[in-house]
Amino acid sequence: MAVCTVYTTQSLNTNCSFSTPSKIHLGFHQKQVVFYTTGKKTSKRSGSNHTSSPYVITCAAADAQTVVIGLAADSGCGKSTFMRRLTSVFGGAAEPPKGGNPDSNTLISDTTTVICLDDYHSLDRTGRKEKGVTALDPRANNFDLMYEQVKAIKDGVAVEKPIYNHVSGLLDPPELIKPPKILVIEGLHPMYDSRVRDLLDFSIYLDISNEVKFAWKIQRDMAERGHSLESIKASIEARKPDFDAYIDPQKQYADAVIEVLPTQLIPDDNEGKILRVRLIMKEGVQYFSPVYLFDEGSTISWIPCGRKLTCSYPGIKFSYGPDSYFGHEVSVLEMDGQFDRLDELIYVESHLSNISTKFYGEVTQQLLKHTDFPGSNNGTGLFQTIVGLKIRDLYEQIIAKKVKTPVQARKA
Ligand SMILES: Nc1ncnc2c1ncn2[C@@H]1O[C@H](COP(=O)(O)OP(=O)(O)OP(=O)(O)O)[C@@H](O)[C@H]1O
Ligand SMILES: O=C(CO)[C@H](O)[C@H](O)COP(=O)(O)O
Repeated sequence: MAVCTVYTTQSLNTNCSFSTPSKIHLGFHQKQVVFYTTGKKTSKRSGSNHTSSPYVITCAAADAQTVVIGLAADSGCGKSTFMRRLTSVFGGAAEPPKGGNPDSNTLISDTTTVICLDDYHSLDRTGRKEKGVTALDPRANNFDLMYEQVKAIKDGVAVEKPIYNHVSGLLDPPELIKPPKILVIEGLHPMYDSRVRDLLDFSIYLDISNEVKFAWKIQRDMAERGHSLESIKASIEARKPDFDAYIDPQKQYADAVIEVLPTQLIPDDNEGKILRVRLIMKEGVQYFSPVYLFDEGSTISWIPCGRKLTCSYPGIKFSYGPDSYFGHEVSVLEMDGQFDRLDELIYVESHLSNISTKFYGEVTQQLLKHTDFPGSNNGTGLFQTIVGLKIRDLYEQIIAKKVKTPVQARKA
């Protein structure tokens, strides 16, 4: 490995990227790039402000900025469903990169690009087996590269991101990720590494209780993937120690947590079909004001079933109030039970405030658009939709502030 210098006629800024054979560039001065190479020779003409190097230097506009959202959860806990709801709030369909690897994990829409952090596995399936580590173990992941690339995208610079192929279990050649308006990094560890965490403008943790996770896994992996009950149990048990050590602790850093638990409306329920869902919202987060029911800061318990909301057994119960979560002040909105008629959700929506809708009934409209998504008739769908609207609002506030603040003032 050698240290090389490339001279260029281009004016460089912090938003430049370099098509180098190396992964790390060390730094650069006005017209000079210094980086490690892994073999390729660089033509160096000291002091001539001229380049004959084979490297392409791309510089983004100095004021480019991508808003970065982190979504953490274990596998099979509803990340994809949440992403589909989020992209629907922004409009347009999310698709894998056109003409790219068919096994890409990336989803691109007009506003958002969703990258899956599985792409930063440093060990492929065989490598993990040989070393006896799970994909949840930090040793199986490259946090340095994750940090460098998320930072580059946030600064408006395109990156060549690796692809972890879930079909083959191998690391495939990289794909180009251009800076979108909103970058969502979803997966096991978006808040694990403090450098990556500090890049997030907003973070969400999907906290699915063991009982519910088990019920969902059985439903998906037995029905859709042909796994046996024993193998599903074994896979959950094998992942549990690393889940507890590396994934679950991230919830303390999340700005919003969607907690999914078995219902309390049916004593000793073990079917896991009716859910109690809690939306835990941190107070004091910039650009985010928690949703409330009836009266901000009060403690409320509400059974909306009656003339305006049809409920069959075991009914629906909402709760709202202040609480503390890992030492942080939070507001918690809870829904236990499920809707019989989704169009009647408008009645509940009209009693919620700070939901960041653009018109009356937008939450209900979003849920009605996607009745086929899992959880549309309960608190998971309702709260995922509301968090999607809050993210849109946060993005619009950040952009509005950017437009008002001149570039130089922002950098100072
Ligand atoms: N809100 C929900 N209510 C009921 N079931 C759900 C809900 N969300 C997800 N599921 C179940 O869990 C399965 C996994 O959901 P999804 O694909 O969204 O999760 P994921 O976290 O993206 O999974 P993976 O990381 O394994 O791709 C779904 O097929 C569905 O069976
Ligand atoms: O926890 C996971 C996140 O999705 C996967 O198990 C991990 O990415 C490994 O993938 P695979 O099981 O396809 O090798």
